[in-house]
Amino acid sequence: MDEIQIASLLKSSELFPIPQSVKLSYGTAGFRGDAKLLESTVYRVGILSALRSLKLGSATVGLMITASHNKVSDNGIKVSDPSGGMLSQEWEPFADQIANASSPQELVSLIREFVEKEEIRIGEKKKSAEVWLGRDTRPSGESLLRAAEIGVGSVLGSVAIDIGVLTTPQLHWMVRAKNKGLKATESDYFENLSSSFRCLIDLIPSSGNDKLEISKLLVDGANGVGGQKIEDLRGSLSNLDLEIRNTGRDGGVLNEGVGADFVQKEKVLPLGFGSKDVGMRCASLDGDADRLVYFYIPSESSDKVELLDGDKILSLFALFIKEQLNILGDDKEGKQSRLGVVQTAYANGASTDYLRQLGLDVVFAKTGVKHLHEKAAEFDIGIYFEANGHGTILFSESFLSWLVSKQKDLMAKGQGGSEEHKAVCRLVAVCNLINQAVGDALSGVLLVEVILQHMGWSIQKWNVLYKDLPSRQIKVEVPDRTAVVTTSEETEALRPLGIQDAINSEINKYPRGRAFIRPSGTEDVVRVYAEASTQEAADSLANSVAQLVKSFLGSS
Ligand SMILES: CC(=O)N[C@H]1[C@@H](OP(=O)(O)O)O[C@H](CO)[C@@H](O)[C@@H]1O
Ligand SMILES: [Mg+2]
Repeated sequence: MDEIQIASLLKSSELFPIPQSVKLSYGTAGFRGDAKLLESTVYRVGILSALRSLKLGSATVGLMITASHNKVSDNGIKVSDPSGGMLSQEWEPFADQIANASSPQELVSLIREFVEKEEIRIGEKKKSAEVWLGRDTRPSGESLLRAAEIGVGSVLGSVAIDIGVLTTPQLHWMVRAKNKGLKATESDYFENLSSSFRCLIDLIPSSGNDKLEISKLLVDGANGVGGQKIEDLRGSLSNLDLEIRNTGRDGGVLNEGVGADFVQKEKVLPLGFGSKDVGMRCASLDGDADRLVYFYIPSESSDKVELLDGDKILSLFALFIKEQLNILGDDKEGKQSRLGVVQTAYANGASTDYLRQLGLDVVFAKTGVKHLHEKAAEFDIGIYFEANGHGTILFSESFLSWLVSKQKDLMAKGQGGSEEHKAVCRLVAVCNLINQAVGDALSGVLLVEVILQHMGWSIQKWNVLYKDLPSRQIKVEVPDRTAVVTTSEETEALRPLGIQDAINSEINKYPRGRAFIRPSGTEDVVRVYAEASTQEAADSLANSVAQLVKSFLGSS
């Protein structure tokens, strides 16, 4: 790094002093916290993303300013790698180091060391970094975006491009498309969704089509960017009747009593929904629209919902994909195509049993989509979902090219209208529709809707694929959540010493009892998860484990 570069970093970093007493970690999904304290972090991640672009031959990197399901006064920042996936975990320690550097001098010396170690060449005329910046609808987004721009701009020869208010998955999709040399604007994204949705609709067997009249889907947009974008998309969709509520345009507050995280964790109606909606098919998006859950209201007398979470969406997708693969038979070079599913410890035990009964390969990953994505990518078709509704379906490059050549072969042999050809076309359309970069509530809604139409199923029919084991999640505020250290599967606590034995003896009191604790990577809490054969038992097990957490760690 030359003198001019050092001076540029020192000068810009003076603008963003780090607030006292913030200790940040890149966490499950980027940096998050009170928006008022984040300018220096966002500025520094701007620098990191420019370096990431330079390291990868000037490929476009994405920066998303969002705190997803957190309260509106929070914000956050996450990096999209050029592949459209999450920032490589190898760079996370550097992200942590620079976010916490206490002075401009320390910051610059950390950057200098890193740049030398990674052999990143800054300021070469032919190579400039390019970073695309997106943000959700939070009021703090605009000023944080300016901080990111200054960060990017302080790495010589780097360009920051503001691409506006977007959902997180839109940004990831656009970054991936750009680096693949494909059309990569927001309207290309919408066009891709509507055309592949249309294609799947056209491939619905006519008998299936008649079984279900197209009933209205009610969408809870979490008062965030997802509600607004799905409104934009609606015009280009046929065969789908959408009513969108909680768009944020009608005075509601982002994520307050609304949205996928609220509905999934509390299992109660979001604001804006009520007894008039009993029995209707409803979907809820989270604050940055990378999560999706479905629900319906079983009766007028209560505010409880029947939840169809990420596990149930995963099961629906797996069933549909498996049906298409069965039509194709075993002819991929004589081998069965490898279809696998990935879940986390939060997956409902009944869903895992169901998926295994379907004969699927079920593997487990740590919480956080970066972990699930990695495992899903090992299959020909890998479906991953967190119970909270974040997930997608990945098609390997080799499997996709096999499908495309099969499609051509069948056409050439005059078998264009065959069942086999239709199954291949459906799989190719699913691959186009469903976001290959990250979980995406918009593409997820479209795929659920077309599969329900294909099967001729109502939401109630879908819900009885299996019955969830009753479960309960609790957040416990403690003085220091990092005092909880878990095994790599996150199902057992290694620290504080003795807590796991105490948890085990609680679990043993309940038939089908299962419980675990882990520190959240996105909120300052320890999470407790419990499952048991009745709701009362699950609640009671969760409460006793929460009490244990408080007594071992103290309450804050
Ligand atoms: C139990 C739970 O829902 N955890 C969520 C939550 O992470 P935590 O590390 O548990 O706070 O936010 C992550 C990002 O959205 C998501 O990937 C994850 O599944
Ligand atoms: Mg989210």
